[in-house]
Amino acid sequence: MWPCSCGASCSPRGRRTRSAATSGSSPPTSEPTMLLEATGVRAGYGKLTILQGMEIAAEAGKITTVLGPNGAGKSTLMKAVAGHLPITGGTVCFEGEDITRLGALASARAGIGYVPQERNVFAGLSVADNLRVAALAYEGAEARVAGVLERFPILAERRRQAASTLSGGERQTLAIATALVGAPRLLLLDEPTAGLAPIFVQAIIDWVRTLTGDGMAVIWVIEQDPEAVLAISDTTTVIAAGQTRETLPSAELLEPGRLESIIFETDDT
Ligand SMILES: Nc1ncnc2c1ncn2[C@@H]1O[C@H](COP(=O)(O)OP(=O)(O)OP(=O)(O)O)[C@@H](O)[C@H]1O
Repeated sequence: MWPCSCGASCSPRGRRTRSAATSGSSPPTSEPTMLLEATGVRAGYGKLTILQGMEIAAEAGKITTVLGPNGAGKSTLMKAVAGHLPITGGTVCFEGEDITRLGALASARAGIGYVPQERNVFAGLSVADNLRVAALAYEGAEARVAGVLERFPILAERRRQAASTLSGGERQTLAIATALVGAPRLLLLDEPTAGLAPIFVQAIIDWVRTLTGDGMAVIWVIEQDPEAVLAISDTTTVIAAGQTRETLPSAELLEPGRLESIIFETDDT
């Protein structure tokens, strides 16, 4: 990693960001600890540039939600921040270090956990082996697996079961547990509750609140029915057409009509 060009504290600079100090999952703090600050990020697939100068930040102990229409670039942004896509412009600063060109493995080892929207477990492997594969990137793999199984009894009960035989909610639990094996300080969740039964939606919300209570920063890409997640979120970044439109306190989106107007404003179809 290299010293970050955006400053050792990764403090926000000159963008439409307003503090959510009085809302969301955590009490207000006078000195926000900005774990991640991505500015001017450009990335895409081959010659196709999807992210056209994206900005997002994440603060320790806080939940940042990402909202935008289908195809806006939400998943692409998560992949870029996690090092799964090359970044062709801009800077990603994590804990005061420039991680823009670190790549996926080094980003994970640096403390960024990532739960992709799709193909986030090895279907043919058992629950325990999925966790072991994730733990291979770190020291003390077996202890890490044991720790995660202790945290998720639902997975411990199914440790020998193939991931392909899990329910949707159990499989998503495994995907999240896999990301937690590395004890990340920032967790990226790409639509983790999409299509899940309400009991699993609530379980994931509860886990995330516990994680942020312990100081983890979470960036959560939200899906069509976002009110429950917005209610526990601190800040929301609204994106459309590969650009950050606005970052605002999530509580504002729960005001009558506000969410609908944002969705209408960003829908290009
Ligand atoms: N592997 C890929 N190769 C080429 N283009 C891609 C690839 N993955 C995504 N795209 C394109 O990038 C754009 C942004 O996709 P992305 O999945 O990031 O959007 P999104 O906001 O997450 O959408 P959704 O809400 O539907 O998940 C889309 O136009 C999509 O077709």
